[in-house]
Amino acid sequence: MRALLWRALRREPGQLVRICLWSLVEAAPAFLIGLAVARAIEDGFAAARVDVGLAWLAALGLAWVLAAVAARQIVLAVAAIAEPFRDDLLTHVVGGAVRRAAATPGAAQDSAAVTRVGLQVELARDAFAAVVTTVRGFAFTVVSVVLGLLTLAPGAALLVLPPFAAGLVLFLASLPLLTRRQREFLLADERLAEEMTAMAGGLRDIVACGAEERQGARMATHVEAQASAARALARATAVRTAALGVGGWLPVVLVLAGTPWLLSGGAGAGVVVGALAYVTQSLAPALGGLVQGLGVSGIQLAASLDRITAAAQPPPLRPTRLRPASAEVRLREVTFAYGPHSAPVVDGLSLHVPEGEHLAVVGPSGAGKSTLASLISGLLRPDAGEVLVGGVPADRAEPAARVLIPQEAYVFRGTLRENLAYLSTPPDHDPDHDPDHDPDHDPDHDPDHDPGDGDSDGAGPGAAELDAAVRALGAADLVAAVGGYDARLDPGALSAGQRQLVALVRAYLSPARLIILDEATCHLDPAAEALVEHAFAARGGTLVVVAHRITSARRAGRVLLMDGGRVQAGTHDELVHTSSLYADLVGHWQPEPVS
Ligand SMILES: Nc1ncnc2c1ncn2[C@@H]1O[C@H](COP(=O)(O)OP(=O)(O)OP(=O)(O)O)[C@@H](O)[C@H]1O
Repeated sequence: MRALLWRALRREPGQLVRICLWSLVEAAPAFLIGLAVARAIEDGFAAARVDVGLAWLAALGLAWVLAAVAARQIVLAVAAIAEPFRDDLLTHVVGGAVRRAAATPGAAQDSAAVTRVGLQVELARDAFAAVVTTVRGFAFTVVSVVLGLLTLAPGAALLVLPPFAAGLVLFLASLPLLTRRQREFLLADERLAEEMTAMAGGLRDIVACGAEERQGARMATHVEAQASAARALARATAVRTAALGVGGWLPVVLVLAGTPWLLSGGAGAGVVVGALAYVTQSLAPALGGLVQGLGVSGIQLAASLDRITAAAQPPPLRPTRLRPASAEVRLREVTFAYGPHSAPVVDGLSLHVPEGEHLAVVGPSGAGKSTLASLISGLLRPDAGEVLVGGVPADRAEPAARVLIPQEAYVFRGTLRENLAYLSTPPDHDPDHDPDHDPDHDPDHDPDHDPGDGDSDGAGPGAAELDAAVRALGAADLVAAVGGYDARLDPGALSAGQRQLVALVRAYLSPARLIILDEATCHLDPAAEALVEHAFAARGGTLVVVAHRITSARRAGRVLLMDGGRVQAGTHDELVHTSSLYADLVGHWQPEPVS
């Protein structure tokens, strides 16, 4: 991208020369202003020679007129450089889109993305032109003022130039921080907008899953991140204001304070006024222009070029999915934290769940049970250690190998049959398209999801299989209540327990050999929960249940007790005797008959 910038600047040497020559004309007032004002006062008005005073001012006025003509020529010459730069960028973007299309044959191409990047190209072109114009203007103005001041009175230059240089250095030193903060702000802003858009599109489903609170908390995190990025940017911008104060206004104070010294050196009052004119009319506006040009347009240019570079990259390769050899789960020294500075939720956990085992996970709220469920299902990746399902990393295991049912079960608008058959319809469903893996996902809006590809095309479970699953999980009343398999479901009209039953039958019918129920039966009554857990245990494969009731733990072959970093495993009877925490939990849970 830098190469494109340099190429744009070097490609038109004729235009560069034209810009330099016209810049000399444009900078003439910056050179003349102090001299003309000083001479007009001292040789003209103070010496009672009004004509001389007016002549100096007229010369200055003429210089302004010529500067205006020059400014127009400069805009044209800068445009002659910026337009080919825009063309280069567009070629880059379109080339990237073509490479992307070639790398993902058959995939739907996001033409809106190309349009968005096209907009970035226009922004980059405008920002490029603004940066060239301001940096050039600043350089010519400063050189002119330095020459003018030295001609007028070297003493005045001593008072003006050091603080001006200090302000300039302060601003340039703050630029990297400003750029970083601006970029972070833009990114936080974009992330918030993306989340908002996604949430608005999925509102119906969020309500249907009863996930309002969770989604609200998630949005609050993004809003806070954006607000904190805005605060950080505001703090960095304060340095910019300080730089303007030091470079643009401190010289005025020094000239005024140094007036006696200037006068004692032989300078007249006109020299003092001239020096002030240099500062207030040329230097301060030039510094302000540079701060604006680099601090806003420069950062905009950097941000747009970043986007364009990212858009022109070929898409990352999708990791290949691996087929687990079995439904055994193995965790080796697994550590996971939700943020780089957060305490680990899972800390050095090793665990082996052989194929066919029924494991219950218990522990106080916040102990990390759901986190463990997400690690085993591959939704989360460990920070250290490994989670293997049938010998392959859980996050790379093919989607059909396991099903995680969270507490908020997902039901989409479609027939009951389509809902039940969703995970058992070949070909392999993608985990990104798995409603039980992602409660926010809406298959209704999924281009790959065809609600008609259920049992009706013969690819899903047969009628007998469907009936058997419904009977095994005690969902016959639900089927009757909604009006049969071909009744269309309104997720909002189902109770939380009914939605859980739909998701459970769906998981039961899936080919997955590893089933993870994360409080997936919490809205069922104890008897219904017992029936479901017995059915899954009898189904074969591995069953991991994040327990909601003590009865769930009693039914399991083994219990994993989580308590922050500490973890203990054993049968229910063993843990009651060896763990006071487990005994406490058992005491807190409502005593219920063992089924
Ligand atoms: N997405 C997240 N971002 C940050 N922290 C999280 C996230 N999800 C969970 N946590 C935190 O991680 C810790 C463990 O949470 P987790 O949900 O795994 O516990 P849990 O044992 O399942 O709790 P509960 O029984 O209440 O569902 C908690 O302190 C929780 O606040």
